[in-house]
Amino acid sequence: MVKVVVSGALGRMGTNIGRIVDEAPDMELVGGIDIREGTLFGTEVVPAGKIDAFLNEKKPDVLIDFTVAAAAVENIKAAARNDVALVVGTTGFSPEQRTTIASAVEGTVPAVISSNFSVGVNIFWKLVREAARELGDYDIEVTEAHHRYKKDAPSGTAKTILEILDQELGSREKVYGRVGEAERKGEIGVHVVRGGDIVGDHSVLFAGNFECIEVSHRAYDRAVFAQGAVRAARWVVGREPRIYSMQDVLGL
Ligand SMILES: NC(=O)c1ccc[n+]([C@@H]2O[C@H](COP(=O)([O-])OP(=O)(O)OC[C@H]3O[C@@H](n4cnc5c(N)ncnc54)[C@H](O)[C@@H]3O)[C@@H](O)[C@H]2O)c1
Ligand SMILES: O=C(O)C1=N[C@H](C(=O)O)CCC1
Repeated sequence: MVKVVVSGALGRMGTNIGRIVDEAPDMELVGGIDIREGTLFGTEVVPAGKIDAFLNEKKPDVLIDFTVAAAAVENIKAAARNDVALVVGTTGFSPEQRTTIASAVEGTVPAVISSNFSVGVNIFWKLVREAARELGDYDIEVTEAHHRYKKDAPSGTAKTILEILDQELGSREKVYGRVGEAERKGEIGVHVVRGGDIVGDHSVLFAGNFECIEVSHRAYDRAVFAQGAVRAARWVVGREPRIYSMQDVLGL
């Protein structure tokens, strides 16, 4: 049995993940962490200040974190201190926070960290890479849309798209929206939409003369992210202590 604690347990992703773990025959949900007390499918949810004592008491194999960037950094450090493997879906980390996470995890515990755990998005990233290799001279515009409650922008998935484009095309200027005189040059345009209950849409437009190619992904239910995170949790336990991607989990 893989023993799981969920941090961000009372949030949108935390509750989806809790349900899947609770129903999995090979997993045991042993509790949750959030900013306040509560319950997650009959297990105890404790405030973040008690994370060390809780991990020490429950001895989970893996902590799955979907919180906010500053909180995730602290939760990751706590998991590393308590020798608990990690799955991290939280987005919005600064470069400094990424460095802190790498030092906490590398050589200490295995961690799958991904801005998007859906299988479809991981394939979509591969398609974007392939298109960029062939269409580097086309104009490129990245657009993402999410629900009204999303805290970070652009999305972690969009930032990963920009990293892929930079890897394939070299670092290009990014222009975040346009207003006023905005003559197009060699930049990559980045556009963020927030509204309603949009689960998560991403598209990359490659526009040439007389033709356009648009590579896009649309999530209809958070279950796709939650299922991917739980798949990563099964995979990560017992691995060498370093950072892995969802592409590693999927063998892509
Ligand atoms: N990687 C992916 O596939 C993926 C998919 C969906 C969302 N996300 C990311 O996951 C994160 C959470 O998204 P959400 O929609 O569930 O948000 P949410 O606001 O619904 O849930 C976040 C939860 O974290 C809790 N929290 C805050 N500080 C905490 C702390 N110190 N310790 C424990 N819990 C704490 C909040 O109280 C809240 O319940 C965001 O960064 C989002 O971008 C990633
Ligand atoms: O709902 C969110 O928040 C999502 N966050 C991730 C991101 O920032 O890319 C993945 C999609 C949903």
